[in-house]
Amino acid sequence: MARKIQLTLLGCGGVGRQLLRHIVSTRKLHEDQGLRVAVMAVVDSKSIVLGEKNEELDDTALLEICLAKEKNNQMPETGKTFLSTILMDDHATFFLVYPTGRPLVVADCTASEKIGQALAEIADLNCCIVLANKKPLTSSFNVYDRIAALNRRYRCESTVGAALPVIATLNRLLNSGDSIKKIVGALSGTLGFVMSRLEYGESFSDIVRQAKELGYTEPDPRDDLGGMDVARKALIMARLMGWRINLEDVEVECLYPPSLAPKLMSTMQFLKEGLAELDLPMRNRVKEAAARGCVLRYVATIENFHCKVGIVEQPQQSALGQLHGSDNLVEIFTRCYSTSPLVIKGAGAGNDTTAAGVLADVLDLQDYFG
Ligand SMILES: NC(=O)C1=CN([C@@H]2O[C@H](COP(=O)(O)OP(=O)(O)OC[C@H]3O[C@@H](n4cnc5c(N)ncnc54)[C@H](OP(=O)(O)O)[C@@H]3O)[C@@H](O)[C@H]2O)C=CC1
Ligand SMILES: N[C@@H](CC=O)C(=O)O
Repeated sequence: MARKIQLTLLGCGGVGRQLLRHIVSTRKLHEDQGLRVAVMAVVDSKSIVLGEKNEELDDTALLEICLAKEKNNQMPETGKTFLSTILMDDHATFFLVYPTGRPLVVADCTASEKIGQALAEIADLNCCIVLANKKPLTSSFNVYDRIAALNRRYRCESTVGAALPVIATLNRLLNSGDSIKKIVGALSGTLGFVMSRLEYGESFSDIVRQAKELGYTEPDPRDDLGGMDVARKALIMARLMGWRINLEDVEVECLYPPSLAPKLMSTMQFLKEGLAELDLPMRNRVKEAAARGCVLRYVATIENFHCKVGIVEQPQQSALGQLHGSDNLVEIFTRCYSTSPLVIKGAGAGNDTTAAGVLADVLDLQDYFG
């Protein structure tokens, strides 16, 4: 009899759908390990789909959900469907979390700010939580502390570096008593892709649109270009180290002017019209750096209870200067790694990689399931 990990998925966009596909395609692998990931519910911003009679959703239903969401962004007529506006309601949260009264992992693959409160309630019920969404861990301490109190019952590897083992590495260092002096890193797949492509003379606006197509950007790419997505990653690491700081405390360089802000234009309008305004200034910045033998990289520095994120000129031959595509690079300086830092490098964005990171986190929780 396989050990069943019951899972409720919040968010059925690029990452959520890829997670469902990974779950279906790894059935045999997990069966050989005596495991089964049982998807009990899939939730988007409008609806909740549950299996009939509180059974898990079978693979046909999961693939049907992926296809229907991809095609017309609607949940299909499968299982039982409810309106998910009730998600914020306590009773509904309970119902969603305990459809069968057994332990459950709730995976947050939304990009929602609001969902933090519901997750805090879910954490109070002592469920396991896996996050790709950075917002619940970077909002108020009321929400953060309740999730963090789950300790080993929550995982958030994909919030920083997609599937790179950044959080796991930090936890190992912290738990073994090493002291972290400084973290420096290129933490954005989107901005890594954009900055390295700029070196080939392509226009900023074209590259950002490609990054969106490739699934690297946030739903609104201004979250990436404004530096907030990187600021959140830096804050997640800082809070993991025990720093009681907030998003407002992070020093952020925004790459677009206030006239292109979300409150003044929609994402669509920004991509179609606003973005091109940044082509010339970015081209000039790249040229000026090149004249000094440097390239541009969007870098996060976490040191002395302060986080800073922004463009830094890097020598072309440096480790950061050599980064290409969506690759992230994280250098961790500690007591044990003082002169030569511990380095983590690799693809840092994309639905496939991110969803694989979420699935690995879910499987890591298997010991909580009898
Ligand atoms: N792509 C990447 O490389 C990486 C992404 N991430 C994170 O993964 C998360 C998901 O990204 P992505 O898949 O690209 O985002 P999408 O915009 O493609 O999908 C988001 C999904 O969340 C759903 N949603 C929004 N609000 C709610 C809510 N209140 N309750 C339930 N569902 C809700 C949306 O519903 P609807 O479909 O109805 O609109 C949608 O299905 C983000 O937080 C992102 O930062 C993390 C690391 C890397
Ligand atoms: N938009 C993010 C996705 C992962 O967090 C990025 O570009 O790194």
